[in-house]
Amino acid sequence: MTLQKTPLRSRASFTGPLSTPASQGTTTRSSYTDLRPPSRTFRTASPRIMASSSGSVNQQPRSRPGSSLGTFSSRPSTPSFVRTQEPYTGSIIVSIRPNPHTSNTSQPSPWEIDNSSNTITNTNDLSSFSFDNVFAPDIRLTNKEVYYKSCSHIVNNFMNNGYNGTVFAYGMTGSGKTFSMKGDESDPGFVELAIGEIFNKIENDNLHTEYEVSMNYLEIYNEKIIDLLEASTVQDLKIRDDPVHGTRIVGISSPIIKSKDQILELIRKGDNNRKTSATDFNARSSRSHSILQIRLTTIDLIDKTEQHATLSMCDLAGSERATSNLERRKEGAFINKSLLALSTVISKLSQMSNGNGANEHIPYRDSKLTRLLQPALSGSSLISILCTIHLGSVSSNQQFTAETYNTLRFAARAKDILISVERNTTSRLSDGDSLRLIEELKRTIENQKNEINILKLNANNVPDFPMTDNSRIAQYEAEIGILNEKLEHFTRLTDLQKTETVILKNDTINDILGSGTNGSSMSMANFEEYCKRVNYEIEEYKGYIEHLEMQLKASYQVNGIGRQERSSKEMSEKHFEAVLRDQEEEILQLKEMLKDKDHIIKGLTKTTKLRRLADSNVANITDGTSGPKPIVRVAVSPTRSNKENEQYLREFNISPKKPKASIDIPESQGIKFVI
Ligand SMILES: Nc1ncnc2c1ncn2[C@@H]1O[C@H](COP(=O)(O)OP(=O)(O)OP(=O)(O)O)[C@@H](O)[C@H]1O
Repeated sequence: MTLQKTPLRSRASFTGPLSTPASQGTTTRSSYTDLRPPSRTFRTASPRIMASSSGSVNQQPRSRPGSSLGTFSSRPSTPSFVRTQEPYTGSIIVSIRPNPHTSNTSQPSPWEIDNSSNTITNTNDLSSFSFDNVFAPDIRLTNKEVYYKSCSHIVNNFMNNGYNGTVFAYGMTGSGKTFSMKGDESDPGFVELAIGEIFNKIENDNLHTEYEVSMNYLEIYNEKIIDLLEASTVQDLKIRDDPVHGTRIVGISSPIIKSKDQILELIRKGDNNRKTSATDFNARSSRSHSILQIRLTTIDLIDKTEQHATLSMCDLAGSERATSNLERRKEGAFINKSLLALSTVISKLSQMSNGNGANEHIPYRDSKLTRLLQPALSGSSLISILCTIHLGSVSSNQQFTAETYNTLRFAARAKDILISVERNTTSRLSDGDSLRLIEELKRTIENQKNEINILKLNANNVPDFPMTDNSRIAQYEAEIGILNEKLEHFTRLTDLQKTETVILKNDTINDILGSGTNGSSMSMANFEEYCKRVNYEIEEYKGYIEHLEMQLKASYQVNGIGRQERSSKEMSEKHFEAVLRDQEEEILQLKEMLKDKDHIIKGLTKTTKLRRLADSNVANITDGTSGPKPIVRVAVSPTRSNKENEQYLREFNISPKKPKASIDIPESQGIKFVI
């Protein structure tokens, strides 16, 4: 299956009428162009509504000083996704959430929030920003409320319609990114809320749909990719292009998830491995970007189709100015560099969406973060960005104001990006897949039956201590062994008795019966009774053995023993394919390098020839005895296709320093020759 990637479209390309707006309670628009802000202008001076940290509002008349900063007025709150049919077209959902702890109620803040119009305005220069959501700095505002307004829509489309979704939290250190993404026990964050929705859907869906969930959890720390589920070893995993998911991390663990509890447990484990330290603004600051990816395969058993979708949830590290601690400074440099790369990518995408720089290079490869987010940012995913800010007070740390400005500018640019996202295609299951699926379903049914049996058995016979799977298997095997022996013994016994009966019947019994003695009929009756009992016992043992065998099978299946051979073959095939793909990619890269080197060698050969030519010319020009020798300066310019060639730039200087004439070689030869 291939992921449909749609390039970002410029604003100008959306002129047709659209049908219905996104299901977010937004107003209907007649054309896409209506979604754009009227213009990037100052707001006129008007009575402001100022949000206090408690969420209450004050009316404050203000006059508008002239300020160049006012040009950062962003797109007004608009429906972020306008659904035609397909693809989803619109903008990124951008929401602003202030940390209620850093807005001082007793002192006025340099920022005013107008909840009704989702606008935040700087009271000094009146520059104003509008977004999909601007939340009040209210301590009572729960993550759930923020989640439902800003990202539940994306999770729904991921689950129900096969769209990829990306949610990330961006903002200064200590502004509330981790709080929003992870939350706490009393107020679960976006990650837990999204997982809750996903498993709720899976558990309550119809019988005709099968789901397979897997996940991976990584952090980018000092530009190294680390698997948070396998953090015992220091790693720097590699990113590769992937035809299905856009990018993939080579060697990252991707466990199959069976329940909500399992995934939450794994995330907790990953969180414990994440790098955190105290900074000037946060006692437990995340020093890395964390990315959780949940992959969902939805199998329609009736249509025999499957569809893949990925939900990525990123808690970015916070930007921070220089600190005195050397280690924090180093981390901070990496964090700021990658955030700058993200900001540059967002800015270029925003320019493109505004019709500028249509073919401009987007530097996704400037950081691991942008490289990983590349598929999402280049149009394969619905996106929601939560920007967290510190409102501060007029007299508080000036850094708050500067950083809040930076975050709002970033948010405004992100809001300007137009995206057109196709849902992932559904692919037909092959006959082999269907058979595999049927087998899996049969196994699931059998497992469930066995589980029921075990539960029934355990209800009557509760063990004193919990048994491990292995000890249970060993016990069942031993019991089966004993019972088989008993069964054999009884079978032999019955056979013997049957033979005796036949003999008796044939020779003596008739005589005995015929003689009519009481003793004979008594012994016959006893004998028959005995046979019946033995047969009954044999049936009982057979039943019990069957039951134990089923339990054994179930244990094998739970432990994957029965499937080991097949799955290890599949795994080795998959592994082999992945290694092959990696090697092919490396071969391609090496070929590219070889090509570049070929260019350079060609260029240098030509240069040498020209230099010889120049030398002989110079010899003719000068009197050949005492005059100054000319400079021969040759530069091999980088080929346009690959900037990495810059390292091969060469200059040859032959004294004296001053150039006298120049010969230009066509650029295609990659050489400029100056004499
Ligand atoms: N909306 C909020 N409501 C209540 N408490 C909050 C809120 N936002 C942040 N906090 C509190 O502020 C502190 C810092 O928040 P958090 O750790 O989430 O910041 P951060 O942006 O992730 O910082 P860093 O980038 O340094 O990791 C925490 O103690 C958190 O509980």
